[in-house]
Amino acid sequence: MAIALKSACFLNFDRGHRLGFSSPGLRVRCVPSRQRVTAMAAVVGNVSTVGISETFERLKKEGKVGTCVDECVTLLFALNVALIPFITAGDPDLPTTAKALKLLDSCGSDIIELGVPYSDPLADGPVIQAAATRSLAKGTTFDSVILMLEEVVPHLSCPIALFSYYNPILKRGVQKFMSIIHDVGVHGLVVPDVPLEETEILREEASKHKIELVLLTTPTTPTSRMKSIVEASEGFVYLVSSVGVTGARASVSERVQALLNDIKQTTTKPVAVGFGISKPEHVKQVASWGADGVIVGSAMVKLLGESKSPEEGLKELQEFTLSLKSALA
Ligand SMILES: O=P(O)(O)OC[C@@H](O)[C@@H](O)c1c[nH]c2ccccc12
Repeated sequence: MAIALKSACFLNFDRGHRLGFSSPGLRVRCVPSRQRVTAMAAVVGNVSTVGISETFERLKKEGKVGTCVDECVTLLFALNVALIPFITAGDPDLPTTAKALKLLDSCGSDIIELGVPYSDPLADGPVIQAAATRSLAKGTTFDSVILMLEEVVPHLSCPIALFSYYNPILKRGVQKFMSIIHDVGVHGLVVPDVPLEETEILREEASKHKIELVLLTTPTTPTSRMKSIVEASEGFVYLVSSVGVTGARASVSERVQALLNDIKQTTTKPVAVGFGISKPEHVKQVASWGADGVIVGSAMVKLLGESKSPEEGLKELQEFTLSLKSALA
């Protein structure tokens, strides 16, 4: 219990959101994860999600507290590796996305990447491309995603990092875009197709609106450029594990270990690995190489968008998420 109390997430009263699983009407489908089931939450009742960086700091502290406080206590989870699912908003539909966000949160996700569907997702493989196509065909827009988030974010205890290609941001106007996502409670932003040289305006407006702009580095990024990306990245550094587009792989490239070491030589910022991670053994492997977070997208998107029904998809998503969490134990 001592650990549970110490591992309570930061209670941030200035945004006064009710904690998801204590809110009426929200059925917790999974066992709420460790950092959210605390006596403090029951007492306080109001807690808002903390940001991306703070989430990694909390995990790190939990990890330290867990290892030194009481050796005989078996920790349920490896307390310092963030599980970061990605799902496409509006696939199979926005109401199901709302339920999926709550489910992923209560199953112990530490950060959730939410993709805004786009017509030309050049960095995405067939699974996420198909999800974006289905979502757009259902009429999903940036505005309808924001309306959904307005309803859902107050029920979440883990932060949302919105995922958008650059074009929709430019069309809306960078400042307006950042203001809208901040006001709805989004903490992070990932824009995969903006080159470092063009991130100036994005970083400026993100900083003004307290949005953590996550930048990506890849296996083919030259060291000097990687260092600039790492320096500029907020929240965490996104290490793309393999060349090519998103999509589940049979295994995670062994190169990731060396790439992680190279990055960690240059920064103390958390590094999360994505691309191809789709099995519990992948999660375990990447965590053992020293990643601070693992990002799982296509495998989640496939379950949610290609199942027989939304309910079936949510059920499979729950089982899959819990299998990944237990791989971090
Ligand atoms: O789908 P994967 O292989 O699990 O990879 C994560 C990925 O889905 C998510 O982070 C993402 C979705 N679209 C992207 C485009 C570029 C980089 C990353 C992404």
